Amino acid sequence: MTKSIYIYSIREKQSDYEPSGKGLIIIFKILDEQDKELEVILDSIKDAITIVDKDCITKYWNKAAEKMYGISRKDIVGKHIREFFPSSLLPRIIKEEKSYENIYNSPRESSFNIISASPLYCKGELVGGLSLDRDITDHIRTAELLSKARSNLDVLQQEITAINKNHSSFSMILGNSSKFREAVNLARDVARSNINVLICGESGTGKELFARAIHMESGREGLYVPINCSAMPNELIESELFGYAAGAFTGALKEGRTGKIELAHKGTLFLDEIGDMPLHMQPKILRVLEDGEVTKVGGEKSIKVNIRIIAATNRNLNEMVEKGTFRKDLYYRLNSVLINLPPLRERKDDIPLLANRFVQNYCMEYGLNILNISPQVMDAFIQHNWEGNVRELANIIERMVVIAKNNKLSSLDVNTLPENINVKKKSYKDSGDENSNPYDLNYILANAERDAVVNAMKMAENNKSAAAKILNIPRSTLYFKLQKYGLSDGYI
Ligand SMILES: Nc1ncnc2c1ncn2[C@@H]1O[C@H](COP(=O)(O)OP(=O)(O)OP(=O)(O)O)[C@@H](O)[C@H]1O
Repeated sequence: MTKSIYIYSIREKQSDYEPSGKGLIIIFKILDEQDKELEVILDSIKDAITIVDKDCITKYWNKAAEKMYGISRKDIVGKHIREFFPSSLLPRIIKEEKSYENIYNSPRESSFNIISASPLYCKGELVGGLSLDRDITDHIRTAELLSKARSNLDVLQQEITAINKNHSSFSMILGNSSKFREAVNLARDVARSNINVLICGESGTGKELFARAIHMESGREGLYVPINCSAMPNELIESELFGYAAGAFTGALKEGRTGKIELAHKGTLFLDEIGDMPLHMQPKILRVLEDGEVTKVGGEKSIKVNIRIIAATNRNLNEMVEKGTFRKDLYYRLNSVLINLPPLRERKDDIPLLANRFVQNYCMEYGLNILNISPQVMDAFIQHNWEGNVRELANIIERMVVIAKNNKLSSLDVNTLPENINVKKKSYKDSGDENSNPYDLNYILANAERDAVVNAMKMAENNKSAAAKILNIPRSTLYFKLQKYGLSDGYI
């Protein structure tokens, strides 16, 4: 074992490890004597080992060297190293009597190694040189792959950032009805300014979605900081908004606290449910808007802030102003631009678009293939009043997707609907194909035909001959249609 230790320890002329030069003599002697044991050791080393004498004649060439350079031991041993490697380091280290470590080398195209070489001494006399070549081709390849992966990741990261940006902005807001588009266009128009915006609409109509989109589109470099005025106890709202100075009150944090207004510096402060802002707080907010300054509770210094306020409410602020429960001056200050969001029941045309998008989103979230909404269900959606607006629709669809998943259903049919959503009884849509498309012209015509038959039967007080006359069709045709639409059992 000591023999291999000698090989690695020979470095310098006066090496502490090899004071007598004994190891080197052993190496050369053994190599000359074809020592099998040492050969096994040297051959099991994964680095290429070359030993030359002081005339640069190759004395030893291990198996790893044969493999690395494709040159057999019998061909190289006994030859001058430069015959095979014109730029070999070994003649240089022998000439300079100097060690080199970790020299990067590319002996062939697409192969890379690191070479360390040292002169060898025996009893203080130069006798040759040894080089150790480590193949780093795999490392280089891995590094190249890693760097490629890293740059791919960078590209993906950029795409994700762009997608996220879009996702939080106006492209996330769905709806094509004219009233709704007007609101979107107004929001887009004012987004890039610093004008304060008041968004009014029932709960779940998308006020917060709009506020975020306006902030994202505004290009303001600061944060979007939301605060829900109705969720905050009266005693806390002031310190939440304005922050407090160190030791401002018992129980306060030692170091004080930054308020939301200060946090929103250069960004947007979203005051949700502004109608619930306590009256005593309203002049304080107004002062921030007018002076652009905020003073912490218990603090003395005022801090300059540049904030844009977007406020939202589902209450009638105008009425509140008249009743004196909301300050007029603050109302006018917030109301520079007023965006009214219509309730969902006033934009029923948007229901299929919203419903389909929510189904897609939740199917993806729950790892399902996209499920179809049956025409009957879509019909029920369109009939429903949606007191909770878009939020209610989204929640109901999530629930339906979960039911469909648990019951392995292939579509969102009436069985997945919650009880509070009414399905039209015995309509053609019920008896028709569940998978039919509500925009299919044949489907629409069939429904119109069914309605005409029902009306005629009502007008004729269920007298089929009279109804056939009203419809101007033969009696036999009327019988056929009554049967087709499931009306022959006296439903009318
Ligand atoms: N037009 C829309 N397109 C897509 N999603 C919408 C739309 N409107 C609302 N949503 C979604 O409905 C949910 C409720 O919206 P949001 O919280 O913005 O309503 P809100 O008016 O602020 O409600 P609240 O007054 O109760 O706070 C959210 O999940 C939102 O993403």
